[in-house]
Amino acid sequence: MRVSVLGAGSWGTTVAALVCKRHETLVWSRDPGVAEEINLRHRNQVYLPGFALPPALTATDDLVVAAATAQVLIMGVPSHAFRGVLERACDHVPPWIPVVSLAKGLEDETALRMTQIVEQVLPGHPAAALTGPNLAKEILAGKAAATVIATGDETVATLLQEILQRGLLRVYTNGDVIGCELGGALKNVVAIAAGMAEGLGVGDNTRAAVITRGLAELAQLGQAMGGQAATFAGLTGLGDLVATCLSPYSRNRHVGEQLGRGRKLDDVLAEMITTAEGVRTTPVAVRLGDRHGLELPICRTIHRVLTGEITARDAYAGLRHSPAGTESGPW
Ligand SMILES: NC(=O)c1ccc[n+]([C@@H]2O[C@H](COP(=O)([O-])OP(=O)(O)OC[C@H]3O[C@@H](n4cnc5c(N)ncnc54)[C@H](O)[C@@H]3O)[C@@H](O)[C@H]2O)c1
Ligand SMILES: O=P(O)(O)OC[C@H](O)CO
Repeated sequence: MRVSVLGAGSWGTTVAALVCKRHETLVWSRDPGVAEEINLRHRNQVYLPGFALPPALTATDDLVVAAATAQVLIMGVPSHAFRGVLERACDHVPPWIPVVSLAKGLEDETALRMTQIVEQVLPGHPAAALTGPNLAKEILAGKAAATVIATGDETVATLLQEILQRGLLRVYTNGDVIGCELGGALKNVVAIAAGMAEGLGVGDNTRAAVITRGLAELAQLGQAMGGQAATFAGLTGLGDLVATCLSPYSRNRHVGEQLGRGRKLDDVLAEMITTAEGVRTTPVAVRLGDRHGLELPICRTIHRVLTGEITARDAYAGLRHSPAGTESGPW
């Protein structure tokens, strides 16, 4: 198979590096310098400093070439760039080939999931999402991990499972595309909350409370939007939530941690080269909560911190004043 990955950031490059071991793989970067570095030095120092990439991995800065030669198209750009890049590529994409989203976010204006954007821009193409507890640097280092291909098409699921399964990465399939994509997007908001707790210097009890109540929020919103309850207890829900909330590699947790230390959001983002999807997903989650009549206290509190209405310290102090109610469990 010829596989093209659009987006040569941390995760796009990592997935391309896995796939190229058995399939001809071309990764597209909008930055010619990144493409050249991958081709000539087998490195991507901006996004994956210190890692060697397989010499079999090739790169281009020509979007048309990457789109036109693909038999499987993998979208590795963040959610805010997803529609734009796909629209630029769409006239060159061969008919009916599967399109896989790596992005864990929701479209700002529409609140659409990435596979819904694929269905709009490339109708008739099978759409899938790859999501789960997958920190790029750990996967590239070959550490054991599990991930999920979410698609409603079983034949495509099996094909993608074969393409992506490498070494110690176990690729499961899941037909609940809504639940899997929403888990991946919403856990980033909770990871900001967990990072904030970290920055404020709280303990393991706090971490556990944020993760568990965060899971309740993403399961409530996810089910209201059509996801299945069991999905939120799986790799793409609880699994990714735990990995992202606890890992020092997580960009979302990093943003939260810096806010917890009293820094301003703009300053934190200005010094980051890579993407923290949760910053854009938070207002979308709040809008979706309004639409579905859900309280979502963690998402709403994070939103108030991100907009500068309250500080991270205020957010945690506010726990004193909000009634806990009855724990009905995430489901
Ligand atoms: N890094 C991880 O560990 C990881 C793991 C799983 C999922 N993801 C998800 O994958 C997606 C991509 O994340 P990443 O970590 O690779 O991000 P990144 O910030 O490392 O890289 C983003 C890539 O997209 C490109 N890009 C950004 N805006 C663009 C635009 N408008 N047009 C063209 N290209 C553009 C950048 O040049 C870069 O190559 C995110 O949704 C993220 O949540 C990341
Ligand atoms: O670095 P983050 O916070 O974008 O998280 C990366 C992955 O989504 C973890 O599964």
